[in-house]
Amino acid sequence: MTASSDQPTPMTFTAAPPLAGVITVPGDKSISHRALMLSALAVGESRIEGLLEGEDVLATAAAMRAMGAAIQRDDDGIWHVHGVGVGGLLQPPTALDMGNSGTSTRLLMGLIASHAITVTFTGDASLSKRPMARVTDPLSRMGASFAASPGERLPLTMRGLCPAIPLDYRLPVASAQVKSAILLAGLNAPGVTRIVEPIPTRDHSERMLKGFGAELDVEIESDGTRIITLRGEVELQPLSIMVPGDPSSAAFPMVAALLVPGSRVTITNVGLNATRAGLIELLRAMGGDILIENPREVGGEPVGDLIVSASSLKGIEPDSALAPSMIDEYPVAFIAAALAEGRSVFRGLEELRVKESDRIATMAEGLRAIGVAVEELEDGIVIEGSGGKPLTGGGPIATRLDHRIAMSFAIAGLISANGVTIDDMRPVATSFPGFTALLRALGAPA
Ligand SMILES: O=C(O)C1=C[C@@H](OP(=O)(O)O)[C@@H](O)[C@H](O)C1
Ligand SMILES: C=C(OP(=O)(O)O)C(=O)O
Repeated sequence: MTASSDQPTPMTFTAAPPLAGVITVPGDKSISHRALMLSALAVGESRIEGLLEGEDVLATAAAMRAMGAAIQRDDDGIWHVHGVGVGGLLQPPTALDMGNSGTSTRLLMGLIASHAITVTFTGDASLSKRPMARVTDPLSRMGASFAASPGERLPLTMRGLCPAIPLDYRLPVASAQVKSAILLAGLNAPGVTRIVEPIPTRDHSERMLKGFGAELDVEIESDGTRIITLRGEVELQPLSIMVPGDPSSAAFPMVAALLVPGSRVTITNVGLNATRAGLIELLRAMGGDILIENPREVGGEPVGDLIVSASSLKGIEPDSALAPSMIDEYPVAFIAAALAEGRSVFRGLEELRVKESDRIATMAEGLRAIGVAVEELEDGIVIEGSGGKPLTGGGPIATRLDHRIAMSFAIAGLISANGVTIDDMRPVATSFPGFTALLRALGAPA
């Protein structure tokens, strides 16, 4: 699999013997983006260990360099960032190519909104379909102006305002990207930016902003609503950051180990932030044997080792309140449901329709192609499980430039009679370089 190939790279995954071994997964994508962005705004040199070197994060690194930060990677894999100071971003000489990455695009729009610079964003065919109004609306209120393609999509050119207008905003959608974009804009706005978050989402931005010395406060109301306040124009101090393994990547070997009979796999150093740990809760409720060992804190984030043993899973109707804490894990959770005993009903997942692909439609189409009975709902999916019987298999599965779809169906192939062919594995390089090699290391015939 080469990320640079300009031709689709199909691959077939076939039935695996029991999976076994001790593995680590690459660094957390969300934390890696934020580590680069905040280091690039600090005064002095920050050091980042365990940065995810996937295409999405490299797009963020290239963008921060283009706006003035000095970013280098040592031979030992440690990244060093010399920041420009809050408010110090420079006008990039050319358009910023965000590739496939929604997080890079939306968070950088926030950063740029409070700088008097003009920036054009471009992206691949998938990113160019994704809605940006969710960030351009609040950032417009802070003074930024936008000229977007129809439907408020990329390519898009924005002009930031300095000084920006601090915002008091209630999030209309449960999105950490929107929350983070506003916080990043607020860093260089005078006064206090306040965000009301009725449904909690991943809180890496809040944790890391505090680590860099920002004046940020989170109040939690009795109904769980979070009120986040940030004082702008405060200098950020450089930091040494350890990025934990990405729970969204760990999800794939975790589900594989549960589904392939006789497996036992240990995944070390996995981020276990409660705002990200919904899949573990869901799989345990389905009967999955997942132990957490060595719980500890690394760089302001909870981390642990997972020991996952093959289990007979039962179908489930999970509470949609789980959604933000496992939003990127639904595709692989649907594979678990396809092998469980009985029916699973997933609802409240309309956000899945605006990811790298429409993940409800793409998963429904792919599941049908490999012999699973599904019903697509407006906001979710109904899946009839096989009760552990291997799936028929088939393909090629249309992944639609969506890494999570490619990896989910690769896992399905490991428990299939005829194998599952993925039409294009290239998108996997956005978030999980080494995915196939890691399955092979566990004994899969990938
Ligand atoms: O803030 C982040 O790093 C992310 C937030 C989520 O998106 P939304 O904010 O759109 O839910 C998630 O799907 C994405 O992979 C990463
Ligand atoms: C939705 C995802 O990423 P992004 O929004 O950054 O493209 C993802 O990684 O599943």
